[in-house]
Amino acid sequence: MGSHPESLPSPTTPAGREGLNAVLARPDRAVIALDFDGTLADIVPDPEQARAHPGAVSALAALAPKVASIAVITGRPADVAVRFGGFAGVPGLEHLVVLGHYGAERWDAVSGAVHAPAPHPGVAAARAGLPGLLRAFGAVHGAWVEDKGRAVAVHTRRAEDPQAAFETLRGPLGELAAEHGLIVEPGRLVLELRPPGMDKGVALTTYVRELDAESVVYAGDDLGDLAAFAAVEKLRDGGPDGVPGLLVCSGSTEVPDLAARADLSVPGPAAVVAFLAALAERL
Ligand SMILES: O=P(O)(O)OC[C@H]1O[C@H](O[C@H]2O[C@H](CO)[C@@H](O)[C@H](O)[C@H]2O)[C@H](O)[C@@H](O)[C@@H]1O
Repeated sequence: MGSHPESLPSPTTPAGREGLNAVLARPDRAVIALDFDGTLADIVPDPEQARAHPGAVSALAALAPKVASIAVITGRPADVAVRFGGFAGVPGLEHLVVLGHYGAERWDAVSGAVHAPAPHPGVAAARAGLPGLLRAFGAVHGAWVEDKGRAVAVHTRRAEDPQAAFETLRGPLGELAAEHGLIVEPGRLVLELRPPGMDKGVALTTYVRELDAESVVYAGDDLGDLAAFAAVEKLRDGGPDGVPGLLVCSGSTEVPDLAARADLSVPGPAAVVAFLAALAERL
């Protein structure tokens, strides 16, 4: 932070205020979990060009030593998020964890290694079927495939009509995914074919329980973050085993639904970074 730190914004809901108060009371027992694209990194037309927002790494590095853990939970492969985030080898982030592929992969800064299950065989079959499917929908100019290894994603942001392309492809991609035992994960102008059985909610709950955390903050911007939002809602409704939590929405016009579920909405990655910096400053 500079010499004029932003003040910590106040959540608009009682549950959110309780969550933030729990973090402030025992930061050493708090898990801070963050999505990557759209939350720590601005949305850009080419996913290869996405990078952590300037200030994100220093805000995380200032916050990390004061809390139990910081985890980035992303649809990206873990190693890609680490690279695009600039998260490796940063003083202060020696214990950072990145849960990639919606939690199927785990990278930790201590080992620098990614742990992951065997690839799902359906991904190779779906990958082989994609060119034919996209040719059949030749009108969807500009849709393209991001090969993520353990998943394949069809992006429509650069199509002539991004939303129309998204809607056109959603059904056929769902059929292709089902044919090969996969699911479709919809996101911001992207439809991803990926293995079932894991989502950001499962990943977050497992991580919070693993650390025996006493509070949790989750910040996200996209449909894939709704599972993590639901997990925090469930954790904080958990009676004696409940965990107070704060839900932060990195707002955009593309996913207005998320703001309605959040305790605190901020306008995009720059404001998320300012929130993290203000939280570090307060602690
Ligand atoms: O879970 P996340 O960290 O939010 O990752 C979700 C997907 O993000 C990426 O796509 C999104 O960001 C791109 C770069 O800004 C943008 O061009 C695209 O339209 C967005 O959907 C990434 O490419 C996907 O693989 C992730 O699953």
